Amino acid sequence: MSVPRPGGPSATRRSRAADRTAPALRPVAWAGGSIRLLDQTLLPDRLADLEIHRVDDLIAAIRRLAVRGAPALGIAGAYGVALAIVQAAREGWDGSTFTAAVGRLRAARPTAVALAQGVDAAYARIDDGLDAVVAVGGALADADERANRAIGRHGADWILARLGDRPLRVLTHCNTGALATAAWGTALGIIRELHARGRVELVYVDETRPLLQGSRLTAWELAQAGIDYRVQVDGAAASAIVGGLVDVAIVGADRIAANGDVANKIGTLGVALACAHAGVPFVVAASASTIDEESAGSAAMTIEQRPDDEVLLVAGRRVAPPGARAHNPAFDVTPAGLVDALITEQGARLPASPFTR
Ligand SMILES: CSC[C@H]1O[C@H](OP(=O)(O)O)[C@H](O)[C@@H]1O
Repeated sequence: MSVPRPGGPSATRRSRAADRTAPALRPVAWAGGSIRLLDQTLLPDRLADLEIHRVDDLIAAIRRLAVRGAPALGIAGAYGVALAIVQAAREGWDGSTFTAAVGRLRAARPTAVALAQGVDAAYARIDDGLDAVVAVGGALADADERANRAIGRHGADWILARLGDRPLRVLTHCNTGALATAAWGTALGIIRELHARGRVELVYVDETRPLLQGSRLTAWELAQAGIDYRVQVDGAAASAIVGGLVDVAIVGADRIAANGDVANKIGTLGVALACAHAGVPFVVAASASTIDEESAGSAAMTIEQRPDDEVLLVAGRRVAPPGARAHNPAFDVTPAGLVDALITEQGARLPASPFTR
C-alpha cells in the first residue's frame, strides 16, 4: 500500500539540509508491527511510503530496490526479523517456517554485506523477544547516522587537506545518500559536509544505468540540499575526469574485502580507472562494518546478477532487438590499489596503511 508522505518532492527541505544536525531523511522505519519504507522506485516524482506487513513483501521490496543501499538494507534486514516474529505469531508459523523466511530475507541481495549483518544481529536477539529485536534495528540506524556524519567530517578534512581549502568539482556514482543509509549518507555525506563548509562548486552525478539511482535519487537529494549538480550519462564520467572537469571522485561501497578491494555499483571501476589515469583522487566512503574482514580478497565476493529486462527496457519500452539477452551485473570490484583513500567513521585509511585519525 502506497501512502503519500507529507512534504513531497515539490516541498523543499533546503533549510533542513543547511542544518547539519537534522536528518536528511529516514528511508526505513519500524511502525509498531510493520515496516515503513520510502518507496525509492517512485522518486523523484513521488514521495510515498510502503507499509510492509509480510517478510516476503519486504524481500520483494528489496529485490526491486524500493529499499536499497547497503546500510538501509541492514536496517531493513533487522526490522525484517522483527516482522517475521509478528507474522509468525499472526499466521502460526513453526520454527522451520520462521527460519526459512529469515534465510530468504538474508539472501535477498547477496553483495551488500550489511543486509546479512543486520539480519544476523537481529536474529541473535530473538530469544529476548520482539522489542529487543526491534531495538537492534533502531541501534543500527542510530549508529549508521553517527558513522555517516563522522565519515562526512573525516572525508571533507582529508579531501580539503589534499586539494586545498577551495570549492571543488566532485563526481559521484549511484546513490549513497540518506536514501541508501539510515538518514545522512556516506559519499553523499562527505558532499553534504563539503557543502556545509562552502566547498562544493558542482557535483557531476552519474545517472547510473540501468536503474538510474544517480539521476533519480542522488540528483533529488542534492536538489533538496541546495547543492548544484549536473546529471551525466555514465559514459561521460571518464572524459569528465580525464578532461579536467573533476577535482575528486567520491563513491560508496557495498562490501570491502579485507585487502581493500571494493565492491560497488557497476561502473565504479571505470571511474576509478579514469581517476588513476588522470591523477584525480578516488575516494571510497563507507562505515567500517562494510569491511568484510573474513573475505581476504574480491574473489570471495558474490556479484549480484540482475534481470536482463533492466537493461533491455527503458521506461517499459524494448530498446534492443527481440530475443536480445543482457549482461547485467549490479556491482563491480575496484582493486584496492586504485583507491586513494577509504574514509570510514574511524578516519582515512590510505593504501596499505592502517586507519589513521
Ligand atoms: C551507502 S551504500 C550505497 C551503495 O549501494 C548502491 O547499490 P544499490 O543501489 O544497488 O543498493 C550502490 O552500490 C551504492 O554505492
